[in-house]
Amino acid sequence: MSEPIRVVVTGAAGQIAYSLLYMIAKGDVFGADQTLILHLLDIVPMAGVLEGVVMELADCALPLLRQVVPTTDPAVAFKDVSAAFLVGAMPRKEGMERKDLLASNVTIFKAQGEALDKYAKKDVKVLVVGNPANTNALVCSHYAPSIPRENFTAMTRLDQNRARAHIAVKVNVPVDDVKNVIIWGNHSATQFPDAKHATAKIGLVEKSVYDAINNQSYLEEDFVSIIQKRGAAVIAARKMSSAMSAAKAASDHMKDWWNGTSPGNFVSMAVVSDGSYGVPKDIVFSFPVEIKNKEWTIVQGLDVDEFARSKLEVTSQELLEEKEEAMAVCSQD
Ligand SMILES: NC(=O)C1=CN([C@@H]2O[C@H](COP(=O)(O)OP(=O)(O)OC[C@H]3O[C@@H](n4cnc5c(N)ncnc54)[C@H](O)[C@@H]3O)[C@@H](O)[C@H]2O)C=CC1
Ligand SMILES: O=C([O-])CC(=O)C(=O)O
Repeated sequence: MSEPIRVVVTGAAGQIAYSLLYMIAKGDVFGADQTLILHLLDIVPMAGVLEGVVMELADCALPLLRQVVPTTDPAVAFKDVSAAFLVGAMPRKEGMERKDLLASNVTIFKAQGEALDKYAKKDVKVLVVGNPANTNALVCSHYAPSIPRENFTAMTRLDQNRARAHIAVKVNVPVDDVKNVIIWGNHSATQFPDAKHATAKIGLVEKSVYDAINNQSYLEEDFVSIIQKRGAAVIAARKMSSAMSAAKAASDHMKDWWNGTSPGNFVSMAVVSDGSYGVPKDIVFSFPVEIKNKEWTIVQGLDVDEFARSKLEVTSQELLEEKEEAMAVCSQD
């Protein structure tokens, strides 16, 4: 067993954390040999609920979990952490877009960027889940200048998982036999779920998903729109936003970042754009990435046709607008 690492989950008394904490604490993310000290941050009115979460974690009797530190103080929460799951933020309700949360949520990520900068390890890996996730991650990184920008990411893995699961049903194979579906852009209704480079193992043969489904208009219209609106569909049904699937996606994202991707497989992560694929620089944009030695690189050289290019432009434009609004909100804070 290795020395314990410190991992913080914010919004630890909330819905997503309720599933995520168990996944982390039982070794799904950092591995079966990695012991953990879990830091749980929430706000003062939730301190009592947090105590209940601490009791339940103890009652799970998990061998990897060496200590739990519940707190409402960011200085304690972010101290010496190697990984940060920034979940704590207001969720949207029916009828809202995620960017409607910007004014209320973005200042949380300014404050937490500043706290990460002061207290966290300099190689901390930060995953922003709280919405609007891409822009919150950009803000967080902006206020943590001593931590490399590459260490700030936002979650589009839930969209990827949704897209992959949708295609698996469509071509009637287990989800594991579908790979390389891409989510480009913002975790919002402008995201571009792209099956152009995806393959599915059908029988023993790896086939392009476009060939297997053989219905271009389906893949460029219905499929795109279903995945773009899946979060809203869950809210309409549950009256609360996705939580179990969001926790699973957060676990998948960090697990791949920590352990790497397997050869020939890429995953989607929202990262600070370096201008790849003509995307504007300095917005947090979801790209296909490969990961080695805990470092991601954007997959280069994929064919982006005119249709895809127009989708990338729409989602880039939205992110530029969100960035402008977020920086204005933060400068008044
Ligand atoms: N990126 C993605 O794919 C997804 C993102 N989300 C987003 O994740 C966020 C959390 O969702 P839920 O867990 O369902 O919400 P929730 O309302 O159940 O839990 C949020 C928790 O965050 C806490 N919190 C608020 N401000 C905080 C602060 N400054 N520091 C620490 N904790 C704070 C709240 O007290 C609450 O306990 C929402 O913004 C939601 O929209 C949800 C699903 C998927
Ligand atoms: O839709 C929401 O507001 C929650 C979320 O981000 C998702 O489920 O993808």
